[in-house]
Amino acid sequence: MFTGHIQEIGTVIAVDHDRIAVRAPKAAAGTPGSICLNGVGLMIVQTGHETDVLEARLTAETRRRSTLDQIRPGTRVNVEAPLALGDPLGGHLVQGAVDAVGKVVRVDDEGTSRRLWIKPPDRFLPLVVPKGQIAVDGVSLTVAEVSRDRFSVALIPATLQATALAELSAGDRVNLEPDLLTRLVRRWPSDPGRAVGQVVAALPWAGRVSGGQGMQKALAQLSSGGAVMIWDPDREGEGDVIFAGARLRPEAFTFLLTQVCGHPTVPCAPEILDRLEIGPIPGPGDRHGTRPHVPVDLATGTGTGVSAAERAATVRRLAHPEAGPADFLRPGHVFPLAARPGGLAERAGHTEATVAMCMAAGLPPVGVCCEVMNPDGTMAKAADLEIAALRWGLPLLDVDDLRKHL
Ligand SMILES: O=C(CO)[C@H](O)[C@H](O)COP(=O)(O)O
Repeated sequence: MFTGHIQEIGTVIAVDHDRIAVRAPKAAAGTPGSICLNGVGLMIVQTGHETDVLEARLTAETRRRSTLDQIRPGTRVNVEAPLALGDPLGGHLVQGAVDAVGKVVRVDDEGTSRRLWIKPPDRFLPLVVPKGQIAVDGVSLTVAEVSRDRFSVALIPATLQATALAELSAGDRVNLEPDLLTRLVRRWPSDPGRAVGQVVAALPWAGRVSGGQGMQKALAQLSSGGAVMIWDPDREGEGDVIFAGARLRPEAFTFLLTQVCGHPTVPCAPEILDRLEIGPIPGPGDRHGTRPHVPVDLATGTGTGVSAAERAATVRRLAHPEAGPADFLRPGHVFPLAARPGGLAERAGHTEATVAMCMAAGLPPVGVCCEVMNPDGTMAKAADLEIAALRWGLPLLDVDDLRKHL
């Protein structure tokens, strides 16, 4: 048994079909027995007190199930000697039994830390639990986020310094071993996965949600002034962050402008725009049938109308049941869109989705929607949206979910 707490980084000296030799002074000076190399538990066949090199036995099974199938002399590997009774558990219980080989799909530098995104085989995903433990190349790590087909782990400076994980880049393969408890629970015969799912659903959450329960959470989020992300896979192929207009705070508008980075617009039920005498912008409109109306500012404002506080105040006034035409200057800096009278049944756009969500949350039919743009200027797609939703703590729903449950 190991603990995923790496004692040294060794260097592969030689490897053939049934042996691997690694320069690892600490481990080579230890007692013969087993050793964990990049998360693979192996039997030591020879230690070299004089050469700093240990040799361990490889089998065809081990090579087939791990990255040791392609290991080469010169590769640096994480080395851990087995636990003795009474040793501190520096990480978590690691068996050295690799369950799957995953692929590093993305590496994000985050100040002095680094985030690895790893795509495991589909069969392994149920064993990856947010905030649970996982051994990656033998290193005990906490799962930061789980997205549809991948998960992330955050590497703090101490881990980057003490392990060979610092050398990983996109495309590299890694050995994965799930947390022992998760592995055991998943094998329990009476479907504990469902029970765990129910517990998780009752917790504060973010990321992909669906079904009636997901919808309830999303509506609760909106009515408390929070945001929800809506993915439209088929029509525009874009995802929007939406807020309820009546609850819009200045910091929410700042978030849209500085992090979400798309074009914030204000979907309204058509009767609201009629009442406020805010007319459509003439022209054939965009290629998806969105209905932009004349942009407005609050007539009582004293600035340019551009600040987050002023734009949020303009949106809140648009949502106010007692607002009238004279409350707004035309043109301004807040861009209303008219939803179709038949709502989502007539058109499955973000405009209609925003209005429908506000109404279902018991709020006036005015909201804000803003497309999620990646930091490189491209529009966020499904995987980017799932990552963003987890980062920002937002529930992510499909337009189709809304059509089914609103
Ligand atoms: O602001 C927009 C277009 O100008 C956005 O695309 C927004 O998502 C609303 O449009 P739609 O209802 O077509 O999804």
